[in-house]
Amino acid sequence: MLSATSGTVRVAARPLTSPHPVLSLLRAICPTPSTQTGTPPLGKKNASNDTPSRIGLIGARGYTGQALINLLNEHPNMDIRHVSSRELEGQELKEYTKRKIVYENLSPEEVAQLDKDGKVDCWVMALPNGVCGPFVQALGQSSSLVVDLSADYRFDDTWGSYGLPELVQRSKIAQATRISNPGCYATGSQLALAPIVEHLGGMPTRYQVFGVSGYSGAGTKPSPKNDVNLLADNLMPYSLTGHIHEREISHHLGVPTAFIPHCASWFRGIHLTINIPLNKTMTSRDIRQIYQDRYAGEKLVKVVGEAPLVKSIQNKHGVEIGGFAVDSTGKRVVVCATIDNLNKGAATQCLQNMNLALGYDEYQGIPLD
Ligand SMILES: NC(=O)C1=CN([C@@H]2O[C@H](COP(=O)(O)OP(=O)(O)OC[C@H]3O[C@@H](n4cnc5c(N)ncnc54)[C@H](OP(=O)(O)O)[C@@H]3O)[C@@H](O)[C@H]2O)C=CC1
Ligand SMILES: CC(=O)N[C@@H](CCC(=O)OP(=O)(O)O)C(=O)O
Repeated sequence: MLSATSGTVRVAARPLTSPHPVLSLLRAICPTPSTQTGTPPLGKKNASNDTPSRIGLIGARGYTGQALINLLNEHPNMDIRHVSSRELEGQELKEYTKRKIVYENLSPEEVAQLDKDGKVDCWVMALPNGVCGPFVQALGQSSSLVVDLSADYRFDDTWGSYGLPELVQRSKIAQATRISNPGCYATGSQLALAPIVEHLGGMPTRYQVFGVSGYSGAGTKPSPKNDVNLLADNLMPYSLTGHIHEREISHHLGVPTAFIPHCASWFRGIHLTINIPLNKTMTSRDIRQIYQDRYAGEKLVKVVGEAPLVKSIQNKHGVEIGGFAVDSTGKRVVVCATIDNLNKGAATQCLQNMNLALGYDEYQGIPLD
């Protein structure tokens, strides 16, 4: 456990071997997962690790890295040991108050060495797409947990699990040592569509997701999508066909998707409006009930009557789904969803996955409001 001594924080020694003993036990007793279905949370009896885990974060300067640091700072069992940034090398990580941490510029080889020396239990990669391959390769078959926030392994069946806890079997995530964290639009879209998939009509593309993201979704590297002058009083359509999240949603839901993204002038938060043809006549009440049943007990998914507003989801940790407007034929529904792209769209979901795979309660350290 973490304990404060004279203004510094000491962490109880733990064996330099990983994974945790609790984890090994967890992995041994969890059944082999199958396909995406809603599964109940593992619950405390399977999430009983109370030994802190040592975390290394690569890509710590970025928006998602910083959002994760803020969460880990409040987490009783997550102990950041290394943060890497080329730009901030040598500077202190002031946002972290549990111990003094200085940014390093870690190469893949240095990451592998720290890992071999048993200094880290979990590596989080918060790097742009296409950059983390050398780090993952350098870690090789290490039994440390690796969570990747980029799109690089979301279609890779050799990776332990795609980490969307509300839709993938939680036991699969808990057993994995390699977890691919879903994209932000893709998280909101899949949660907004999964309950209605069996009732989809229309061919060949069954539904259309119109998405609008705040500009933090485009990361810190300057681009037209995070140019605040260009975005002022403006809405910027981009990647109108073939966006990677179109592929990600289609792949993981198993249904062809049309995804139409836009970028807006606010900083964080995504709004999704989804047009869904139905294969039978349904009422708004029927559909809302299906969603309520599907997400009953889910702490991070809220089903509401009205269409949710992006302003209300900013800095929050869950997804809101509502609207459920059915047209006069009864065979078309419009569902809306909101998600904070940096939280449930990235860092919060990453922490759910870390908690599951490191043996803590899934929601530990996540503000539930
Ligand atoms: N922003 C969002 O809403 C979401 C983002 N994601 C994904 O998460 C990942 C991180 O996104 P985000 O935080 O927005 O990105 P940022 O652009 O804000 O940050 C990228 C980070 O990676 C580092 N970096 C950039 N290029 C390299 C490189 N070639 N080698 C090593 N380090 C590098 C940067 O630090 P430095 O340059 O100092 O080394 C920085 O810390 C991306 O894959 C993104 O697609 C997923 C869901 C939502
Ligand atoms: C506004 C904006 O640019 N958003 C990003 C999505 C962020 C995200 O989830 O990206 P990854 O799938 O790459 O992890 C985009 O459309 O590429």
